[in-house]
Amino acid sequence: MEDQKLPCVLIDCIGEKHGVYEEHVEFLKEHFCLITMKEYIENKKILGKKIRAIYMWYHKPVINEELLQSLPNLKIVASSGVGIDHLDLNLLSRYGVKVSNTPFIVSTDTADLGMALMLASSRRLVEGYQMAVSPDTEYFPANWLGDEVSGATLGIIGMGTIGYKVAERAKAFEMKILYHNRKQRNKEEENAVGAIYCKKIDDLLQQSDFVMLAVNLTPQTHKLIGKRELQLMKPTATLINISRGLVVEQDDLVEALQNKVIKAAALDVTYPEPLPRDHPLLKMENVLITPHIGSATKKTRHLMMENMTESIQAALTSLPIPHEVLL
Ligand SMILES: O=CC(=O)O
Repeated sequence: MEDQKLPCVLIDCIGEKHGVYEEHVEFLKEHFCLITMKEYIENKKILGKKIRAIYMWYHKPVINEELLQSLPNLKIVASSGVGIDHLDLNLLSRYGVKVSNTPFIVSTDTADLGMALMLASSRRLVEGYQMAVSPDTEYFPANWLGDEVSGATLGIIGMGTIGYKVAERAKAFEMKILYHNRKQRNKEEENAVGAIYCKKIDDLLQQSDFVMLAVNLTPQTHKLIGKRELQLMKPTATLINISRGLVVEQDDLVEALQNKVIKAAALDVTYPEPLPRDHPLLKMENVLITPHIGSATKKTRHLMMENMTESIQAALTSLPIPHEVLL
């Protein structure tokens, strides 16, 4: 129901598979008049003029030129999470629409998930669980072998906020930490976690037992890891991806895993998401996949929602926007 006093904000839908969490809606409704895509489509002429912001929860609703043309008073797209690869910033800028994201809030949980993937993959937690609960399997823990994480070498590609938090955690696991960054080195941070900078990504790939991808998806990192890079990795190494599926040439990864060029992969991200049910990655014992849940904890998702609310409020009152994404 439209509340005339509150600014109109477009959301994709409430609940369902990709929608705004029901428990967030109550909070949002204190500040905004929420209009779902379905309501907007049914009443474009009237609502189009009223909508002043888009609350983009996990890449929905999809924004294209047609939508922008029909929202003449749109001021801001508040996008959840840190990645902005799903947005056409040039197009939004042409329509004078500002963009915000929620970068720092997601780092801790995403780094935690990176560690969880590394531990679960190396210690074969999923297989272990299946064996433990299966009525058909004889229980032979004496045959059970995984790989150590403690003391192993971790190569972090992309030492941004998430990569650094991974390094902090890896330090507690007494890992040798290598990292590669395209941006400038931060020697203070490096010393704090005892990380060794690899100017050449190849050196990191050759030396690491675990390679963790924590870069943003940009034209420079698109398919950064392909056949050549996988061949440089140790045959005993595991690739962990907590960034974006498109940072890896996925067909090359499948081939490398099938031919034991590398030992395993642990992926929170793929392309597409979800993968088609008959995709080879879903059938391999040496692959662990989670459904893009890096930031999916109650606390973080709530903070993201609050942060997006603040950004929309700032944009609508011409105040500086927290975490504005600049072109
Ligand atoms: O994928 C999650 C994010 O971009 O925060």
